[in-house]
Amino acid sequence: EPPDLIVYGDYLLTMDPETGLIEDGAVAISGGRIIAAGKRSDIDSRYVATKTIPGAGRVLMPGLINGHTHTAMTLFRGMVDDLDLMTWLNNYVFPMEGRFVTPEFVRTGTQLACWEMIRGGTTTFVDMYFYPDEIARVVDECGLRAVVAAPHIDYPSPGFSGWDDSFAAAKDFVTRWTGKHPRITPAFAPHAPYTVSAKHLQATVEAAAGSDAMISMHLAEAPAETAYIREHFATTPVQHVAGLGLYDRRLIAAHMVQLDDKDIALTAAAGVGAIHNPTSNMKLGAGISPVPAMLAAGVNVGLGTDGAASNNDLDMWEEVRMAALLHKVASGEPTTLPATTALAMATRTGAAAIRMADTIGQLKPGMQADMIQVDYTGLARQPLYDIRSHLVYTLDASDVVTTIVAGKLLMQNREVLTLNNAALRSDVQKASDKVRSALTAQAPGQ
Ligand SMILES: CSC[C@H]1O[C@@H](n2cnc3c(O)ncnc32)[C@H](O)[C@@H]1O
Ligand SMILES: [Zn+2]
Repeated sequence: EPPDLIVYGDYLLTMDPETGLIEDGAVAISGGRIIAAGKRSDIDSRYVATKTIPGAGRVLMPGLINGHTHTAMTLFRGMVDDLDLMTWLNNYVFPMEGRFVTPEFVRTGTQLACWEMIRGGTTTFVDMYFYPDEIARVVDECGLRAVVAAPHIDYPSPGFSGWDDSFAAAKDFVTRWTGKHPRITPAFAPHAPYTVSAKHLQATVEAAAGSDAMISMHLAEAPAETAYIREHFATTPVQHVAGLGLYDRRLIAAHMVQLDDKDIALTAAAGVGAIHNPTSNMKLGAGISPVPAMLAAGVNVGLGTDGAASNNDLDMWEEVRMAALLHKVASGEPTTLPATTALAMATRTGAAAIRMADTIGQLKPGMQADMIQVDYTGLARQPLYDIRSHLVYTLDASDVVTTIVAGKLLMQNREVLTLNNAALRSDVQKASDKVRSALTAQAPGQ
């Protein structure tokens, strides 16, 4: 069967431990999947495709996986800075979400996030935000791949009065979207152990068991959470949720900063995916996740940006670099978390953390054709000695030139093909004008 598309690269970084780095490589794609990956000479001798994408000056590699974000929060980018998690959340973010988050806001904010992710080479993301049907619609239209997790929380939130209606809507969302779309995986999103009671977390566990859906939640993020759980349950956040059955389900745990040795061992034994969000953790002063210890214990650790309100962008290259640097600072040992490990966390290991290791994160036959080309030739990027080092420590999101998901081109020569740039700019302007007037009205001295 002739491939629909062959994509080339001076360097093919498969992230498959068996093939690794191939100079002058190519990937052949048919029906949205990879049918062959290897030396250009070998692929060209076996296949002729109707369409090809040249690879001169480019690295071809798997698309990046953002394991934890809140896409629509792009519209809250830069709203408030330099606050700890609980002050940021309770005094600013929750009240502003109550005022401004509508289906229209989520649609525009998610489109803005998807535009930024496509431009930066992210091909899969795990989202957790209000009005998940809007998110799923945007994902369908823009061509990305996503786990869309439906939020439920004990307190009033956009569209809901509290637990009962938010949980009912989450169950309905997961039921309606399960098996419905090849690029969209629905999941449950109980917000955090300090905003969802023990009884309600058990209800989430039961609902997820019924549908075998994944659960994505904030866990062990900051010292205030640890203190709250210690005071109310006399244990750690991890041991609290593990005792409620969450560790027996397909859990994606975001943050995982405040962990003791027993928490790490439990996480490894249960196969829970941990998502490290280094920029958000640094900005909110949450602490430093023990990532090297988790990796050593065999935990699948992925990377995430968190929302743009605590980052302030959705640039996964920044997370890769921050992860590689932060843990060297924390350990005082520059061999900690080398470039190859950081890259794996954004691709192969990240895919395992979100339980998609069989379909994404590596370029090899049978996998989904989710890949990017990165231009390594910019003058300010010269010279080049080692392509993996270059990707982690030198290149960034602005060097990504091609983004492909399921064999479909979402960006070519840095032009996003699946979103309307002008309409999006105008919608973002309108939505952010409303937020700006509220901020101006509240500003001291006004
Ligand atoms: C229940 S939908 C998502 C909910 O989470 C809030 N949020 C964003 N970032 C964080 C974070 O780092 N820790 C805890 N909660 C966070 C977001 O504003 C939504 O309300
Ligand atoms: Zn978050």
